[in-house]
Amino acid sequence: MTNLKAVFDQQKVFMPFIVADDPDVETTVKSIVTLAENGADVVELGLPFSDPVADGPVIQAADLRAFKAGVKTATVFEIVEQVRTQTAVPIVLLTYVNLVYKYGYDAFCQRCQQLDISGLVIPDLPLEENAELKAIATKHHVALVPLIAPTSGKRITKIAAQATGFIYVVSAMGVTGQREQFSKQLATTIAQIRAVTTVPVAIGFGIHSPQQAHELGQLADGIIIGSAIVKLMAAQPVDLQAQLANYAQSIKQALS
Ligand SMILES: O=P(O)(O)OC[C@@H](O)[C@@H](O)c1c[nH]c2ccccc12
Repeated sequence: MTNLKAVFDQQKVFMPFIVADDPDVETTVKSIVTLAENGADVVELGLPFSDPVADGPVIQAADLRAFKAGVKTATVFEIVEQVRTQTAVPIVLLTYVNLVYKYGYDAFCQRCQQLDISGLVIPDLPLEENAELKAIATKHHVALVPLIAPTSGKRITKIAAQATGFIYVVSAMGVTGQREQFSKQLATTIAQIRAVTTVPVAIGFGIHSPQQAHELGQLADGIIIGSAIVKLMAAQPVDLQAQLANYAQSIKQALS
């Protein structure tokens, strides 16, 4: 299994996010490979969900395209299976907990292990409720990546202290999507995390420009970009792969 910490130790990590089966399996597979070949150090792959409370309009629209294509959890694993014939890029899945529960915690984590999926990011699974899944994920060497917001307050140290893989620092409250400003509190939050763990920290929510990637990359060990990339996919241009390649290169360059 790919060790996420080792990936973060080697470089400032650029982690693009796309939605599985948006708009079809072939495009998702191709796009992951393109991103991996053009600077993505880890790819975050989203499982489309019917009630994505933390997702903004761009990602919700991508979920709808995937549902139109008939996406199921099994489709997501099929996509990764195809990707694995072409690249060993580290992959984490972004999913709401209900999808994992329905598939079966053990079956889900076992499939992740088989496909070298390094971690799970589950925005609606609070620390207080993660014990059962965490034990099963750990058994299969899959990291359960916690999310921390600047508003997490006193819970920051508690969440950080038990983190594995990396810590997803949400740059702001609200839903995913592009933002122009980032809170000054981010630096404080990251300092609080650093005080209790050496687990790497990645910032996501709102990042879209190389300049932002550069600035936030100074604060953290990596950055995550979703909506800006999903927006490129939404337009379905004929040269999508070239556009993804250019964008990924520009972000990776700004980070290093
Ligand atoms: O789209 P943005 O603002 O670039 O943020 C990343 C984000 O899309 C991705 O990590 C993500 C997609 N869905 C989520 C739900 C919760 C937390 C994070 C996410």
